[in-house]
Amino acid sequence: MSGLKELLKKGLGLGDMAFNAGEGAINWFPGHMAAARRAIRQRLKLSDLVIEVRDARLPLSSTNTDLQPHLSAKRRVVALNKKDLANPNIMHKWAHYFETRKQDCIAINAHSQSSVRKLLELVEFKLKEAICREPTLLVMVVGVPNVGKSALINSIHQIAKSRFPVQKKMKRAAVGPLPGVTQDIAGFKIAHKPSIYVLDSPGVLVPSISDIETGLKLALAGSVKDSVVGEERIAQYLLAVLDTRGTPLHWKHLNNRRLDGIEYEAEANHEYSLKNLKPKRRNPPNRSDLVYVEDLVMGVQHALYSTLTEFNGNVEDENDLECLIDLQFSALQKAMKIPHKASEARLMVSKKLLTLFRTGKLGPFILDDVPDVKPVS
Ligand SMILES: Nc1nc2c(ncn2[C@@H]2O[C@H](COP(=O)(O)OP(=O)(O)OP(=O)(O)O)[C@@H](O)[C@H]2O)c(=O)[nH]1
Repeated sequence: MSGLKELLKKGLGLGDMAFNAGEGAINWFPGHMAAARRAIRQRLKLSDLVIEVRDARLPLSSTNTDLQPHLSAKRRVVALNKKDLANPNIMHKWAHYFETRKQDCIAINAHSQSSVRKLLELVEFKLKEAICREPTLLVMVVGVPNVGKSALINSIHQIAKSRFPVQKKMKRAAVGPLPGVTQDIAGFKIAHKPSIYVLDSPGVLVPSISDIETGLKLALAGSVKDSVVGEERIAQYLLAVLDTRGTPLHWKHLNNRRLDGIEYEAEANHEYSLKNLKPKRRNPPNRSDLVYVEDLVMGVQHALYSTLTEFNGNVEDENDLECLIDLQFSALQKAMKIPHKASEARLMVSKKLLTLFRTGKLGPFILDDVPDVKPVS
């Protein structure tokens, strides 16, 4: 992937990107997150177990290294959320990675109650196995922006309501970090004897952005605001990743199926398309919306497949890769039917491409590479 690395150095990371590279780490976040971090540390002291939510597409990049020393001293479950957007063929390698690191990890979809129930089973198992004296146990949910903490807490709330219909705001006396301090904490009861409460999240963590590529990955997954990095730069990075991995070459088959009459499948796939396109939408979309999305995806895949196969350069060379990406922007503009003269054409292409990627329309993906595992003794 040297073409990608060089391109990152040359054009994608530097220039006018709004970041301060002080003391080795990059700060892409406003100061108020420091307050959230303090609140999280306070709450952490009270918690008996922490659910650390990460993005399944970024099992390492969506961590917060700052908090890791505090977390590693705690009972912890890593929940790799949005597993529906992550490549299942690679997911098992990540499961193995966490296993060898002796970390409890489970891939979940926060929108699916059955998936969240499995997470809660693991949490209860870990707590009940370890603690039998305490009458009340607290579980805290932490994670960097946009990993799905609210979606997870909502699902836990639904499950909690079905288990214990009358849920009152809980109070827990004298459990604060300082003796005699009474803490009043909102949470949902999920188990009895001992009582286990899952607490509301006190805020978001700042992700650890140690290098430009981590920042771009987080931006691609939506954990860094688009406006901070710029949609075009994020889309360029996405194209560079797809090209260097050769992903568009797998889309030949899909495009042939389309020509063979995949229109018939559009009907069968309605529900899948709807869920991924707009998770919170209640009314089913009409057929023309679905056909539009199907056509858009096919057009984009075809544009990327044909530009990559017709390209004579070497994607490992950063200049060649840059040329290919420029060609792909033009091909995508055509496929997306964005008028040739539109002044903001590249931005419009970028926004559409990012939406397709983020909603899983271009297929499941894991952006982090599994590190070589050295078993923890
Ligand atoms: N496909 C998919 N989308 C999810 C999942 N969980 C959450 N989302 C979506 O991800 C986006 C962010 O989810 P939130 O629950 O708001 O994330 P958050 O971590 O609370 O975000 P912040 O408030 O920024 O910290 C929303 O559009 C959710 O619908 C999941 O398991 N799969």
